[in-house]
Amino acid sequence: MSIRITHLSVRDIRFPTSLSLDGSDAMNSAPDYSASYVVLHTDTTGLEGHGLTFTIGRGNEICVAAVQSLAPLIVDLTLEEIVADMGAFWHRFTVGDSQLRWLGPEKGVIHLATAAIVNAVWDLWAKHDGKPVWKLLADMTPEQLVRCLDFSYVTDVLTPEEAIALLRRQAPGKAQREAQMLREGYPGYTTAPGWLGYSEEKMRQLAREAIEDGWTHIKQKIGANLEDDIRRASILRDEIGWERTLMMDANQVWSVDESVANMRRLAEFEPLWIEEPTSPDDILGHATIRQRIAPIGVATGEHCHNRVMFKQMFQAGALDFCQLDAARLGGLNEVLIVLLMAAKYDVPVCPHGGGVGLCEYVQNIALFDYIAVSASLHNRVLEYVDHLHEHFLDPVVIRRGRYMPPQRPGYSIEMHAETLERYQYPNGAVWLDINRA
Ligand SMILES: C[C@H](O)[C@@H](O)[C@@H](O)[C@H](O)C(=O)O
Ligand SMILES: [Mg+2]
Repeated sequence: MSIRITHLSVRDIRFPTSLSLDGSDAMNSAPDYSASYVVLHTDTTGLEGHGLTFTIGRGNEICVAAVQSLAPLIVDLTLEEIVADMGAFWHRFTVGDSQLRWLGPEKGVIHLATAAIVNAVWDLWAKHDGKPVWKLLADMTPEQLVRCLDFSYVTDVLTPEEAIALLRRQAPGKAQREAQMLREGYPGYTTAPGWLGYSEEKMRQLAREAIEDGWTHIKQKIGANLEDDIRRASILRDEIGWERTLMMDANQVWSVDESVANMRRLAEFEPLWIEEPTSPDDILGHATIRQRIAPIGVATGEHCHNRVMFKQMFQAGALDFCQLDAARLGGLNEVLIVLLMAAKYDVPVCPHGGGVGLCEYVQNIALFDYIAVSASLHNRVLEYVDHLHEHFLDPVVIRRGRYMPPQRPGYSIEMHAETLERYQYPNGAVWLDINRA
């Protein structure tokens, strides 16, 4: 196999979700779900790697520019040399250009751009091997898997040897757990009724539909106004009853003390977790909140930018639920390190799905986590949002509130060519129409 990456193309794709307030929350009142969409072209006919990073509108153009700047780090490499030592490839990617590294390091736009490219490599590799990414990972030996990882800055809590031992411990039950997932799917939760911009009537209606569709866990957006939060929570409890589970997401709007005070008021609705109560960078703040509002759990991660931050979250006992993001971390390699650290600290991973393509990505991650790393479904639910799946070649399949494992080779992230034409910003037909109106 010698498959050379001949060039990289990147497009600014945006969906006008702000028009319907899909995806709205207390911090992001009108997001346009967007993607910096990467294609790795190769010298082999019919073989391409697709990847994206998620943004919510105007910032997408900056991310696209960052992808273009990083492209020289990958163009002309062969898939063979990348996968022979993917850990080294990833390391070079983050330190290989110190002028670009200065923009992070390993955080912000440059790391989001890294994720789009790195995930496109995984898509390419999985397509080449004829497997979905979860299966490509699940079929690796512990040694092969660990070779894909870069342990820099985390060896004080996780060494390659420990990672191998963790994976070996779960190896005996892998086949049985894989068969179980293919049969039953992975448990999910839905955010569909919970968006902050939706009217109470719409929220009620969507909550009813969610129950009919078999969802047992529902997330509510809160944080703009406490009295509204209380009223909406009581409507939701009214609809979903007390036997189903409610989660709450404040999207970073509070201080530490406000988080504690407000969650004490909302405790009567028995939320399983409060997500992103405060600044995503405030590790010790999360630990404080957690101590002061137990038994309500603290969840965060969609803005946790790298493995070093997660390491400290775990060390500080700041988290009950780790909500890593497939495109905020620097692609799948870094996600895998976080899965392993979470397993060591016994923190359940419930990846973030609220964005375009994130559900498609994270199903692969959650499946692999269960099959090979955590071997547990306890306190684990995978987020589902119900928008924009029709734009993917291999959209998520949900059955009675559970994610059914994708079968098509790749990272499940490739969009239809027509979507890429129509939603390209600013000259795709959809945006020309909006801007004309
Ligand atoms: C702007 C986005 O929709 C966020 O609200 C979303 O990612 C959210 O935090 C979530 O947990 O799904
Ligand atoms: Mg969230």
